[in-house]
Amino acid sequence: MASIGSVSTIARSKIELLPSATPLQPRLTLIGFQGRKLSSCVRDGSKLGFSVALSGEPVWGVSPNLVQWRGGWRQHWKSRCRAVKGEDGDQAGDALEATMQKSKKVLEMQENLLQQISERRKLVSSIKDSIITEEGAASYDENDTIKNSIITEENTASYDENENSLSDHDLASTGTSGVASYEKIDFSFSNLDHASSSSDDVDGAYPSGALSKQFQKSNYEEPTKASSVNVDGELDGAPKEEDVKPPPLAGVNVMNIILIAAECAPWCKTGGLGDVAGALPKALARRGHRVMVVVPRYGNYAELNHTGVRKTYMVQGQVWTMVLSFSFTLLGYQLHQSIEVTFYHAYIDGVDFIFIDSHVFHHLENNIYGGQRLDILKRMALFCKAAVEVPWHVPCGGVCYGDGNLVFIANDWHTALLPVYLKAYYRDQGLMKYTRSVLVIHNIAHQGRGPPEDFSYMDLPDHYRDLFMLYDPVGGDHFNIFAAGLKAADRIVTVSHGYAWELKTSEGGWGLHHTINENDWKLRGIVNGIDTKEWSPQYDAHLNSDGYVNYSLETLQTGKPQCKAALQKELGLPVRNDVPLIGFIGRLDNQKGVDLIAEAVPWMMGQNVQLVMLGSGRPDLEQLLRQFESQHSGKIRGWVGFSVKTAHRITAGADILLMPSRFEPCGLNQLYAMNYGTIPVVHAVGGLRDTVQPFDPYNETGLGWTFGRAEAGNLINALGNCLVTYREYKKSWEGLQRRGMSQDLSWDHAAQNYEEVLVAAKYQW
Ligand SMILES: Nc1ncnc2c1ncn2[C@@H]1O[C@H](COP(=O)(O)OP(=O)(O)O[C@H]2O[C@H](CO)[C@@H](O)[C@H](O)[C@H]2O)[C@@H](O)[C@H]1O
Repeated sequence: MASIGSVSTIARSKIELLPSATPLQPRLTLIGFQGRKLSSCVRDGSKLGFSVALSGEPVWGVSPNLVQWRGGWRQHWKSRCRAVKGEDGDQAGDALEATMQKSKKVLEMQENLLQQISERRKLVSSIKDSIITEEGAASYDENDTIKNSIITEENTASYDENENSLSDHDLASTGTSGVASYEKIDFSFSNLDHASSSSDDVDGAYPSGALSKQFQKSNYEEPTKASSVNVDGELDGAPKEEDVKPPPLAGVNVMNIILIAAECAPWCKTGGLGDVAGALPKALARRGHRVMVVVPRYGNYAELNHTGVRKTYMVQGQVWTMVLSFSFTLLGYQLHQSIEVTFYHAYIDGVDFIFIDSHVFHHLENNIYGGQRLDILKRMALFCKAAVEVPWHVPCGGVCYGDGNLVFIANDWHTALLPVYLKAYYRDQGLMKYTRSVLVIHNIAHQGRGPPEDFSYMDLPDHYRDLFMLYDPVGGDHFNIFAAGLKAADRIVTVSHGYAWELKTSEGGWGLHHTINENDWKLRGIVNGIDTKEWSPQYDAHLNSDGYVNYSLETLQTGKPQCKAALQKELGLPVRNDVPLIGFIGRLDNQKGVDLIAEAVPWMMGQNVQLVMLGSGRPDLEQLLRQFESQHSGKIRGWVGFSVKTAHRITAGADILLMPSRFEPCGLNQLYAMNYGTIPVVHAVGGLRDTVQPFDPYNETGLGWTFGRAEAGNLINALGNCLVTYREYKKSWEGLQRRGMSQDLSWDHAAQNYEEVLVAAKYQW
């Protein structure tokens, strides 16, 4: 027998000798140490949990960290037991089985305990609520709290219903939703001008020259570490483990999952895709799956360790054409470039993050989709070729994932080649027989289009050409990577039900609607969740300095106004609690409807409001933001650049978030806003329609305001209703905030839905 500590060290050194591409089961029988058998599940050579068989006697070691892996490892143990049982006799197998049962019981007891603790906490906080109410400290009465929790339950129920009925999503019928429901309230826009002090007051309060000089510090900031003292005097930093109720485990569905994406927060992010790649895998890991994220290494990220694995992949180089003058023959030559990639690893929150390093990804940290079209194409081809082999070559915690019981989740066109390579290079050759792929559509507007000749860069057999070819009424015959990925993937997911419906229409499919319709049988809409650790007003690391504070449902009435004042101060705007502060955050392109805001700005400026816009992208739209600020310096701030910190602070400090997107597959900012008690005003389209139920003043239900057509007049109408409520119906406003904050927007629900899709893919032939 050996002690747990010493064996883990031995295991680490021996594991490196393993043949990396061997599938899981055979590899376990290959491990040996000084003539003894050593079978191990060692993560980073340390403490997770492992079985050791010395002189044929199996011994189990379990460390506290194992709890994080729960179902995943339990499942893995079971199969390990079976393997050991077969080799060492039934007796040893029985002993293992018994030990396994015991640890199972311990885990169950622990889960029960956690459940009880979280219920106690809820009880304590509800008692706290009622004490505050009695004292009159909060203007919100107990009945409202109860009513809200009922409303929240109702919302959840109807939301689930939506999931099952895509046919309900008739976009044509969205025309007046949200606006019509407001008939009862007596108001007129002309009154709004006089609702508070005059706009001149606002302008005059701060010299325009001060503007946002201090605000415009840098255009890219690294996320800071969470640790602060909150208003209750408790140490903040991250949600306490016991506050987080663990989701149900995947049980028999447990599998190996590899998500690949071109960006991943917090390391590299240009938009919502980065957020999803950073958060969904953690939720899947919490269900017990073994989960990996594969992403290019654009910069020197501190957390990473070199795995020592190096591989070389061929990528098609330049096509050289040569005209031979004497025969007029045109010859084409393909240059094959062989590019070396290396692999870096980090293990965070139960997820293996693998970063693929190559010179082609360097110097792109702040411009990850930059460069010539062909350069991007070749970068993504290299990335996908390397990513598909990661489960063979890159050991995580000493053990490769292997290709059995494995599903890849590819995201958007950048990684749509992975399902194609999986099929063409491996499955067609009888390899990776039990590996499947799911392709997620975050935005169909970007497809990896090019002329038909681009196929030559794909390095695929000629009979794959048709998969990429598409006829487009505007561009004619062309090459389309997204189309090929959608056809080759075993399942397709998109990020809301509304968008799943829109994708099938000629307006929403961006030329791929036929492809989507043909593959409708494998398409499913799953609404994104949010990372409740990163985007929670209670734990937000960006709210613990410069006058900002963390706040929760209990401290909303004091915390949020404090954040608003801090934001106004930071932006150089008049610090006025009575003036509604409207926010916009997003990529500046046609999708986000910045032009609609531009049309509405003159009206807004007559409403005694403040407006802050954060974004980067199209130069003309960036210029527009600057112009707004210089024309209305006392009321508008236009931050051009990418600042995660400012995005968090706007979400916390603003009263209202504008999202007039022309199309929006899901949208995350409205979800973040609701979680921070900031009220969304959105165009009822795609995921915005799915997630923002319009406010109904008769029944005091709903979460924000929606408008049915992407037109400035409709935006003005909805925002006008919103402003009236803000100013004149304080209680309704607070109800909206509390309902938004009380929702369960976490990834856990979405992860369960993803799991269903992954299981369906797994059994797909
Ligand atoms: N200038 C800036 N500075 C700092 N942060 C900024 C920023 N501009 C944007 N962001 C951040 O980027 C993210 C944007 O996410 P969205 O989902 O709203 O849009 P995006 O169109 O990028 O994502 C696509 O993918 C996601 C994920 O599936 C879908 O929700 C969405 O509808 C689809 O268009 C948010 O976290 C936001 O705070």
